[in-house]
Amino acid sequence: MRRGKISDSNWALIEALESACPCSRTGRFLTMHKRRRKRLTSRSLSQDHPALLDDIHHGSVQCVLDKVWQWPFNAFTLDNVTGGRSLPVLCVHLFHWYGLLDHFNLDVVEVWKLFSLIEEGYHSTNPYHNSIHATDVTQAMHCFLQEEKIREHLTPLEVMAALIAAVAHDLDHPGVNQPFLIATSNHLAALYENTSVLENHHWRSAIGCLLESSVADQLSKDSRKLLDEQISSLILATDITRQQEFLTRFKDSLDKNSLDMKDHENRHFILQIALKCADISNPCRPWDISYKWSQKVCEEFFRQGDYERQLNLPVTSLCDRHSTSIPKIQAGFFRFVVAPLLEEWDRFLCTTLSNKMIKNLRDNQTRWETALQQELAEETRTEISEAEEICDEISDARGSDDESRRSSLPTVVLETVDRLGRRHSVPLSLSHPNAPPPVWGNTLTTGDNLRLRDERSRRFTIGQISNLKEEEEELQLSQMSSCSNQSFQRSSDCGSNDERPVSAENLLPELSIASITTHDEASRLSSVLHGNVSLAPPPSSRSLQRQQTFPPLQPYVRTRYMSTSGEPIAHSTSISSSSSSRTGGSDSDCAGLKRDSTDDSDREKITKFAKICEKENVNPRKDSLDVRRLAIPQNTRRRGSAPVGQLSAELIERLARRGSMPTSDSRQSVLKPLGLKENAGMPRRSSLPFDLHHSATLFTDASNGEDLRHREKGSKKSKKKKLLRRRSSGGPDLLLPREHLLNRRRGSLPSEMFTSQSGNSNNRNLENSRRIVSSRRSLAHPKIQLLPQ
Ligand SMILES: Nc1ncnc2c1ncn2[C@@H]1O[C@@H]2COP(=O)(O)O[C@H]2[C@H]1O
Ligand SMILES: [Zn+2]
Repeated sequence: MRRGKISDSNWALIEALESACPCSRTGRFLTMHKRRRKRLTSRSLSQDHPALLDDIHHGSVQCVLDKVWQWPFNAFTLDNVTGGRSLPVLCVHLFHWYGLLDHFNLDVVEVWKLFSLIEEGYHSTNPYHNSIHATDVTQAMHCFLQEEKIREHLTPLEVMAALIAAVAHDLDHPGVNQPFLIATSNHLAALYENTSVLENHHWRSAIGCLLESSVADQLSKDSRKLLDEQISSLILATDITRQQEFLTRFKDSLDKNSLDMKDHENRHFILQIALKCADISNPCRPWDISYKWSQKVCEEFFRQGDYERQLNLPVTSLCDRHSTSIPKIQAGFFRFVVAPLLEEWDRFLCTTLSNKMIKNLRDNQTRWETALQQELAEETRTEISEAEEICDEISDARGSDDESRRSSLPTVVLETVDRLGRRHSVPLSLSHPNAPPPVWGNTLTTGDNLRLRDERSRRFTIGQISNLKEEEEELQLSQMSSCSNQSFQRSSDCGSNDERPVSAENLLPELSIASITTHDEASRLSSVLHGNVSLAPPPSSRSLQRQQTFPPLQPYVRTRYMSTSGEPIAHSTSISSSSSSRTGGSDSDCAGLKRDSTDDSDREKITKFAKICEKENVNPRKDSLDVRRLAIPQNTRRRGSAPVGQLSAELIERLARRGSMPTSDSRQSVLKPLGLKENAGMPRRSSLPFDLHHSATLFTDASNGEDLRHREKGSKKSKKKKLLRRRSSGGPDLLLPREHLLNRRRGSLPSEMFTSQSGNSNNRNLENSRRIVSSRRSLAHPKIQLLPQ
């Protein structure tokens, strides 16, 4: 037995590691996923080849740890050399390095156990929010703590809180964002009242680990209390929806030069900012490392988008692999989220480290923006050549004799349409075999990233996290109810198809029929799709109740869909009006046109279609917007996940409220778990939680905001705008002024990043009270003694 090669203390560590947490094998944090445990090399090594573990620790691991104070740190490397144990290895190392073990007289085995528990709490199946991200953020925090301005006044307790908060800040992250949890009625959303749902869960899980590892027992009562408070407040600050709130305060303090670090509150604030910076500091790493993080985070976003698609939920635009791309996400995130904060951080620190971070950020940003430009240029080239081909084919069709043209025309048109529609899934490389290969390596050359998109005019911009899925649905419906493939019209009179071609995807019967309530409707649409019936919708189609009876994939009901077409029954009229405006004209107008269209000659069709080739940006019908606006009742704005079928009138009234900002009567402690009954009666919160900052605009004057605008998808005005934007700029939308982007932003997630929050007042109250309590405490802690490496 080679046990002799391992020191007694290491044996103790290994044994503790193995016996530490039976709970970790039983899904301790109760989130949505049952996690697959990762196979840890160190675990099997400790069983089979313990000596090897020793070697690992004293070889390459040590090598990496020796450089752990340097900014170009690669957490993936540490994770590799530690056999997947980067988190506890780094943290035990840092606890030792900062003298925390000695200062608080902590048992190293308990400390190892603490960090093992935390590591176990991360989902190794998440591409991004896993323990390597925690390691990365902790190392960044470590770098910041070394900065003289910060270090010189920090107490050991503050250092310990900062490190634990960094390492646990995403503990038990499910790999999906808050809106997803809300939309899927996750119990955590109810528990934390849709407010900082994940962050609340993270810090509470962290406290759980402290208790479970017995590290908490080793601290004095006062220290423990202070530690808990600081950890909680630090982790809550990482809620990206509170970015603006923190940024404004930070800027303000810098302007006033009021950040005296001798003051406990200021130090705490700076630690909050430091953790926030660390959390989004991957764009500031050297390119090869930063690039890898970008891939990981986008992979996770796209995976969420895939879940949403599978669940028939609206796909968050940032998460939709078919309508956005990694360069687009990165260019926007770097510019609008990271740069504003990190520039202020640089202003505060103004050191070699902060300068270097900004330099890396700019370099990396330039790379992504260049990639984005290339992507757009390539798309435009392909689009032009496709348009040319279409026009050629139409000219050919014109050339044939009248009789044959009459019979062959629809085929030509359909083939053409089909080709346009297939843009969704045709990789550039296929349509342009001779096109130069994209420069961004494997990930960027995948079909997903290079997919041509017929909704290019709707492409993602960082300030425009709009609910494009909703838009697409409405387009699908309007296309189906107004223009069949039998009389495929692209004229400005029946305008749902003016801007973009009908895609094969849009015509998929399953998709659309899935959104129809009744069997009759389904069969009628099916017939329309197959060109068997005329287009005029029967009057009953006006009371379509989308998604109400279509069985969800999951036990919860997707009322988000309900809201796009209005409340059941009660708003059938509005649905009817909105449906008509979607098609770009009044009811009679469009229906008339549809009926007439069956009498149209093929010649007219060719002419109209050819016109589209020449002039894609058709004249919008502005008046339809107003009709629509007037017709939409307040309640159609409702979002949420409560089963619509069970709503009483009273409840519907209550549900009309959206937004995650707690109502006054519900400002209970965020920590208070809500029982089922309380939950049922709880004022409705939204699935659009991050727009609080703009909620007033959105909800009170929809005519100025996106809330209505995205109901006007059929309107050529909005389409034209988008099309023009795309065509004229030839560049990313993100170059638009920030305010503009923010105003346009809708929808879910990482949009959170762009708005300030007024909705987390309960958290802030909690923090404020903590701050007050904390500020009353004396700063009795001795200055930390930094040990040499
Ligand atoms: N490189 C990146 N690109 C896009 N989003 C990012 C990137 N890095 C971090 N984020 C987002 O910023 C968020 C910060 O908090 P989280 O770590 O919880 O989740 C993170 C991601 O949603
Ligand atoms: Zn994070």
